[in-house]
Amino acid sequence: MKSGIVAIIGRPNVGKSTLLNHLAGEKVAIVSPVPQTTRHQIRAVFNDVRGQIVFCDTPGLHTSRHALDRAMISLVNDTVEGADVLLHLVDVTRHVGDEETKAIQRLCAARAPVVLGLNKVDIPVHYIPEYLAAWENAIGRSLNEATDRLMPVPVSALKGTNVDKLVDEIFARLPEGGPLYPADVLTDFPRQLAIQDVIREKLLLVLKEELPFSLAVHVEEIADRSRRLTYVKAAVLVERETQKAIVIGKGGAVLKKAGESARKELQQIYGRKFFLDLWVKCENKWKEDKDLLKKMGYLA
Ligand SMILES: Nc1nc2c(ncn2[C@@H]2O[C@H](COP(=O)(O)OP(=O)(O)OP(=O)(O)O)[C@@H](O)[C@H]2O)c(=O)[nH]1
Repeated sequence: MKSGIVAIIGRPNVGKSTLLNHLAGEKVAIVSPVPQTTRHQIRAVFNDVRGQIVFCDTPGLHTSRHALDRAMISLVNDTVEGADVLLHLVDVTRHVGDEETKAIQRLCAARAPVVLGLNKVDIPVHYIPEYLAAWENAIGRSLNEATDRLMPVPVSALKGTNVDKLVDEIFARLPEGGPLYPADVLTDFPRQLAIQDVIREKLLLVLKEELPFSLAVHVEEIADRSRRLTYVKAAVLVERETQKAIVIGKGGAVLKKAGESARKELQQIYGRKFFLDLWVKCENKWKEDKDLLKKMGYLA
């Protein structure tokens, strides 16, 4: 089995979402844009008999004039350095440009091998030779001799052409190893974590930061009941019986308010309706329960 982190690097509009959506289905969980607490911004987890690919996002590679840009660059650097394979996705219907040249230089300096996804080849006018030349120039040797560093794959994420080849080339470059995310909760694990984060955040907002360290949310069940409705059962864990009353609120007011605003946000993120079944549970040792911590994504 193989497994690893694949950092996707690409300008806006190159087709990242289209590519990941094409991989979607039973094998992959597409992740919401909710800010994640983990080091990597996981976008999708792909599984098949060969192993597991964890696709991570990188924010755009901007110029470093502003502090925010610098912070973004450092995030990109972290993701790039932590990745096993770099997926440089480009839109071949656009010329290479300054931003892309910078990205190539940055990626060239990284240690991980690069798979170059030359996307949108279904459009007849394209600049594939420009991209190959830019990479060849950066590497300083011919691409035929540099397949250990760079593997170009022409694809159409929209039509699905050659996407399987892209995945093959990624697997070929991943290290041996078991899945990074547990097999039983695999496909829905990232979505579970995202939903947990939203519910927890809304509860803390209503509670005005009361109990932040005693409270956790464990999503126990997610079921897509129809094309439009997702059912979520989640336990709100507290450490003491007395805290239960605080979280529930007078006549259930706190839970209701937090649940409503979580429902609205989830609806916005996923574009579907949510039914949240929230209940409060006293688990006085939840912080020491390794199985539970794993299930909630706090422990690997
Ligand atoms: N013709 C063609 N169009 C594509 C292809 N891949 C993506 N597109 C189109 O390009 C546009 C941008 O695609 P997205 O998948 O949203 O791009 P993205 O990289 O996720 O964009 P950001 O979310 O802004 O980073 C959409 O209109 C897609 O339909 C492709 O292979 N061929």
